[in-house]
Amino acid sequence: MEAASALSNQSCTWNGPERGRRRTGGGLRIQRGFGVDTRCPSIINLQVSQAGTSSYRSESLRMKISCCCSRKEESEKFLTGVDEALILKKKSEDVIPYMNERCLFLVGMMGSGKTTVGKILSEVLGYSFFDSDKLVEKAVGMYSVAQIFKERSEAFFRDNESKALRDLSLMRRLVVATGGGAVIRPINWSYMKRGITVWLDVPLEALARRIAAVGTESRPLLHNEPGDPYTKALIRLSTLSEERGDAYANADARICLQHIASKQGHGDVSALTPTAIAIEALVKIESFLSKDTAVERLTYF
Ligand SMILES: Nc1ncnc2c1ncn2[C@@H]1O[C@H](COP(=O)(O)OP(=O)(O)OP(=O)(O)O)[C@@H](O)[C@H]1O
Ligand SMILES: O=C(O)C1=C[C@@H](O)[C@@H](O)[C@H](O)C1
Repeated sequence: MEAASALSNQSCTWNGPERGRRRTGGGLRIQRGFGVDTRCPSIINLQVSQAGTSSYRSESLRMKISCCCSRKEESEKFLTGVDEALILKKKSEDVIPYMNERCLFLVGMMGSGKTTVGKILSEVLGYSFFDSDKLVEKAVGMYSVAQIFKERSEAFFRDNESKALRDLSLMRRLVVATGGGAVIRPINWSYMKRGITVWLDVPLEALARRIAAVGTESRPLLHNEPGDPYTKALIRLSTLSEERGDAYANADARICLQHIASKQGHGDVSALTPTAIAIEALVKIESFLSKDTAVERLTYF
């Protein structure tokens, strides 16, 4: 089966409002702790204000939540989640007009969060989500990448990965989680650069921790090392990372988790939620696209 027909079989995610209004600059200020009603089901009233536009805009959001926030800690955590969700929504509205329906290709090592963050981005942008590994599995009629590596070869997998990326690059309004090794073939960049490429740059120790938590069975390039899951993941990821050198750095936007963690005052990237990472991705995409637009204007005049 061609990747294109596998594509049409993959289910699409939520198709929400596509177009948001364009806003210039502007930090988002969220005043917390407005009218938290701790009865069950709880109602929260948040005052959301956006500064930086010519007219200072504010709106009240009334949110129904499905749990009781009886403990302060839980309620704090919940409010952080609400804050992040609102910032994510606002940021997506800023970015959508610049996107011009172009696809987003997420690149990064195995376990860097391309699927997790990609699904969040697709929902908030009103795009559909695809995983290129899954498309290859469907296209060649095998149930896992591990099976393809074992019964055919890595080269066979890579050829089909390139075909899948070529097909995906001809579409609009997709978020694509690419395979960790998609960056090694220059032809794949020529496909992915038809859209916007985003690199999730995650420290190797954090990747190894995440992978060890779920096991290495589904990741054929990591599975054959000796030792416990964390150590074998870390050793192999280190060599892969060296082999791949600067390949990931070809991406249009780099989301460095270590930078975000430091900016937010965390010692460790494990404190970062997928939503916080998705927000940073939108910020970086906006910055890339606004530069892109400026260059286009300069070229035109
Ligand atoms: N920000 C995060 N914090 C903690 N764990 C995370 C985070 N993002 C993803 N994970 C976890 O890490 C694991 C790998 O995530 P995910 O599948 O999204 O990565 P991926 O880049 O798509 O991986 P692969 O390329 O191997 O398919 C999952 O178990 C996921 O739950
Ligand atoms: O980093 C890699 O080379 C790979 C990552 C996975 O997503 C799969 O594409 C496959 O296991 C190879």
